[in-house]
Amino acid sequence: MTQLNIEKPIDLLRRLPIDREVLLIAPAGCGKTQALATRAAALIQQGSVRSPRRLLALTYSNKARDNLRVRLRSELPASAQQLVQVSTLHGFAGRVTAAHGRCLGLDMTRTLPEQGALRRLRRDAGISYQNSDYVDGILTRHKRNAGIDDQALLDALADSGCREAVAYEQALRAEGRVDFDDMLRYGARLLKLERVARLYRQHFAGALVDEVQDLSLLQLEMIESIGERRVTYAGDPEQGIYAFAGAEPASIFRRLREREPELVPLTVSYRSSPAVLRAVNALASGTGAPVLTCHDSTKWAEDCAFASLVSTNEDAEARHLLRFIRDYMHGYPERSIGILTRGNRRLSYLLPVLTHAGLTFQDWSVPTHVPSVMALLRRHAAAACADPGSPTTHGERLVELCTADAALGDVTTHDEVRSAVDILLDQVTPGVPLSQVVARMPTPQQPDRPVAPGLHVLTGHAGKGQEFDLVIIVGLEDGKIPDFRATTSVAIAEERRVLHVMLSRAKHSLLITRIENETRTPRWVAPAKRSPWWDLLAEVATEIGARPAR
Ligand SMILES: Nc1ncnc2c1ncn2[C@@H]1O[C@H](COP(=O)(O)OP(=O)(O)OP(=O)(O)O)[C@@H](O)[C@H]1O
Repeated sequence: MTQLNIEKPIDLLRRLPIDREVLLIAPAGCGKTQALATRAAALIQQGSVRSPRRLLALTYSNKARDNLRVRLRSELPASAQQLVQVSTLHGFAGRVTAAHGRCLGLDMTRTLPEQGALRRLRRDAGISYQNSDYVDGILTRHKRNAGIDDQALLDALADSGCREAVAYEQALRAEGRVDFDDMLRYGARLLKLERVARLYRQHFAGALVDEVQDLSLLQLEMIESIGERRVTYAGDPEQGIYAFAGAEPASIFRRLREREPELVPLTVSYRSSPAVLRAVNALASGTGAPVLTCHDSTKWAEDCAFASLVSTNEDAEARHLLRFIRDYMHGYPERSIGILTRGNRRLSYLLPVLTHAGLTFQDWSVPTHVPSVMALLRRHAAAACADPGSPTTHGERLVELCTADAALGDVTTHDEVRSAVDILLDQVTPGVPLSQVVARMPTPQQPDRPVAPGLHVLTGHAGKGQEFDLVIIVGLEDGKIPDFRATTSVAIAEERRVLHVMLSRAKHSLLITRIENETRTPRWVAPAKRSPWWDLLAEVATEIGARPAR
């Protein structure tokens, strides 16, 4: 493996030929996504890629895809910006399945996962909140094995002894449906067919892949069969937080390193202030992870801070946070604030308080807040509701029109549109038809800014690859961070990485919170144990009280 310390990494990326495989490996905020955009621009400039259409850029989530699009815009000439094919892995696998699924004998009218139907099948198969982690783990593990066909999959599930997984899979096959794991499985299986892989190989001159630590080996094989050695990979082992969903960061990095790519390490943070890096480095201490240094500590204003807040209970915390957030928004109206949690329960205290005080926020778990989905719904609402019909008929028509308008095989958008329409249909009342409900949805954020100024509420997982001026991490108690379901040392290590991802989303400032007493039921309040990582962080934080400083 070549390790280059002499040449500046970015200059090297600009110079390397397209058939030199590259692995960009760096801690959070060191510019991996930006460097991928630089590499894309360089490949086009070198003439290695005849048309930007022939460059494939893959990410894991929709937000990461939007983020990469924005970065490409900053590096590419206007004529090329829209042409680079930026997709999520699921979206790309969906596109391959939609185009070639017949080769596997798939029912082509059902090659996109339908969330409603999948929920029904799961319920009927006995998959519930209590056993879903266990059953999903078994399904995901088996489905991510590229080599097995449908019958072999059923046999393997039967051997696992998990009745619910077998029942679900049988029902899925009986209805000719696919779920999200199937999308990847079929996409990968199709790309194992030389005649299919050749088509994509010939079309795409090169590929860029962000967040490789989230890939499964099956997904990596899918990319390899298209890109061969003309791929630039970017990732960070410390941000591997999807092992529960089948990601295999250790195997992925091992396999990539065995291929002897040009290893391009990036080592300084462009994202975070020294105050934020103090927290990130405190959490990393003792894990062997590299210590992050700030690219230019003089550019950060004095008001950057890392603070901790301890409250007696959830209500007190919500009140403190309301004051803090109001103050911050008043002082810095142009900044973004991300409230990050590990789960939703704590939000049931905080969000009503914010709403009651008139603060608006973008809830990332609600698909009606996804700008691309909102744009589709707005575009087609009038046509979908033009003919007489029930709200459900209008809703179905709206889903059809939006899906037809989304990119071919864009499974994630399809799924989000359907979930959004379900939510909107709940708001239809006798005097307020669906078209009107769509019309009164909040205005989409600026499309060229994946994170707009103002308040955002999201989970640590959803925040991956994103950044906010201020990050507030709520609920550093044992059972929340780490999640109570993490019982093995491997699972707890992944929880620490989730916290690392949350901390490292912050640019200027960071606030962590915990409560001393937790309301388990309206009549049962129990002492809350601090997170095992609280002391480590609190030691380097400034403690704030009821009237916090910025
Ligand atoms: N060379 C650079 N000069 C100035 N700013 C940069 C540079 N590279 C990246 N940045 C900025 O630093 C921030 C972090 O960059 P980026 O998101 O690319 O990092 P990353 O390594 O992909 O982070 P993560 O792993 O957390 O997703 C962004 O705001 C980006 O605009």
